[in-house]
Amino acid sequence: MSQSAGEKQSGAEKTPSPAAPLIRLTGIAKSFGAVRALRGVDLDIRAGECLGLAGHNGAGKSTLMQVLAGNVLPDEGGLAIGGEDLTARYGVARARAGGVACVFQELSLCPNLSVVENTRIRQPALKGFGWRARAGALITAKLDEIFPGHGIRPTELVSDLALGQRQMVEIASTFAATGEAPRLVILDEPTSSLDASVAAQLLAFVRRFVGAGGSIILISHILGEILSTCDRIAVMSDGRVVDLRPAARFDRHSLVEAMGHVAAHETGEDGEAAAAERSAAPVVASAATPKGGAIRLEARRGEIVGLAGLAGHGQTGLLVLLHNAAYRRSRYARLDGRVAFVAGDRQTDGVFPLWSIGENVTIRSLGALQRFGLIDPARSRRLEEDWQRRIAIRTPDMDNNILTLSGGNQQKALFARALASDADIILMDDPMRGVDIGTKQEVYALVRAEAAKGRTFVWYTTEFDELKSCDHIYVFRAGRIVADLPRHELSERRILQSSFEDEAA
Ligand SMILES: Nc1ncnc2c1ncn2[C@@H]1O[C@H](COP(=O)(O)OP(=O)(O)OP(=O)(O)O)[C@@H](O)[C@H]1O
Repeated sequence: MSQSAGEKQSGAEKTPSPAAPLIRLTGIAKSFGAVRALRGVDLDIRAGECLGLAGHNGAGKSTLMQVLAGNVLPDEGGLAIGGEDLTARYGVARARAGGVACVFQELSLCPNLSVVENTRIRQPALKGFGWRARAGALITAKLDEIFPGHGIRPTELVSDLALGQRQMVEIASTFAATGEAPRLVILDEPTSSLDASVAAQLLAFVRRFVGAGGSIILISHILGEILSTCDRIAVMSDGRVVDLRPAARFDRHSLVEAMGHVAAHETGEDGEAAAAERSAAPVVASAATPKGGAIRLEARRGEIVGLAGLAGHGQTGLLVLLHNAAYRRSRYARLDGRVAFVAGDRQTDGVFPLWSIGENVTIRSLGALQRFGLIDPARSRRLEEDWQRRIAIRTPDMDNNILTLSGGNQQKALFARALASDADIILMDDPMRGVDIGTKQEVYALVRAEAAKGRTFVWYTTEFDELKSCDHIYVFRAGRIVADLPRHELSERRILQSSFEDEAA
């Protein structure tokens, strides 16, 4: 068996762990047609550790985890659990028997079933008389343990839950077990739609889980959480593990560098482009909601307006209301200009899953692509290629189906759709979910440049750093705006304070 990546690449590990690794992957390779997603990955996962996995969009992280979960058969390589070579017989059943459980980026809950019914699907042992009560008790106990104060009722339909709540249910039902608890849980961007306080609850639980001897693989593009939570961090690039060290031997700078990004980009939140002349009258204005709540929001031409606060407190609802108002001239809000929407829940509201990447990008620009009443393929191709380059969508061919892209690259395609369009006002619903740090910096710069040209952005985000690009920030609580902070007053403390206490809007 070849040497593990940990042994090869970490100078820090002079005293190797006495125990055999829980799982050992050696030389794992996988191609999808022309795309070489994995090019020979060696990786050990130890009992009682949280191993971080970082890397650019399309680096191969999710594919490697799909191999570990038994969902994807590698073309080459070996896999051993507890020292037993399972390469020839590995699959979903073996992974489960070995105690491997996963929370993937694209949530797997059935939206038309309740939380309890989804729990039953995950736990076939919950059968017979009274299974509903037992499933309800199981999932509620796990939600209480991981996310105290979650407010999710087990009888609720999953489709009625906000994206963040769905993510919480998915995570809790993965850890909930009727029999043996999982030994290794893979968390693929588990905090991408959780607000900071709920994300902190999850990360604290992760530390408790590994403290009790379990193992976690944590994939995240939020560097702070990976640095603070993991024991070791492996960095992937173009299908390989290119660096692996104890987390204490990384800092933000070296992690960004190891990922192949230019570290200087990572910090620059300001770099303000010359501001567009702001209109005196707002181009976006809302004063009420259909439920009667007062939401006084204004955005002027060339402004980037942030929406903050705990997730699920009305931010997405307001964006949807604004979007509807743009088309139906609702009396609750007024928008002067053409509107585009970037969905955060790409699975439900974003991608057209049967279409190519190119079609997904150009769909909002069909009017501009017409020639003599028909779509001009050459113009369409130019637009696709231009945006593939500008926003670095990693694919060999824009004609490939959108679902062949990695999660972060799908999100980039949605961004490209809105930015490529003729919209004057762009509504963004936590749109950076799963986008890597290098691309994020480029997108922030792009948003600022577009605002400087006169476009208006209304931007809901669960990431504090993104609010630094905004001119002013509305903080939401319980469906109302409770504070309006100019950028110079922005601080994490201020946002949290406003999220929990009333301030005059
Ligand atoms: N089913 C598939 N068909 C074709 N290509 C695929 C498929 N699944 C993954 N790929 C490709 O394999 C490469 C690795 O993708 P993967 O999803 O593993 O990346 P990732 O590191 O998880 O990215 P992200 O951070 O965006 O989630 C990408 O180029 C992706 O387009």
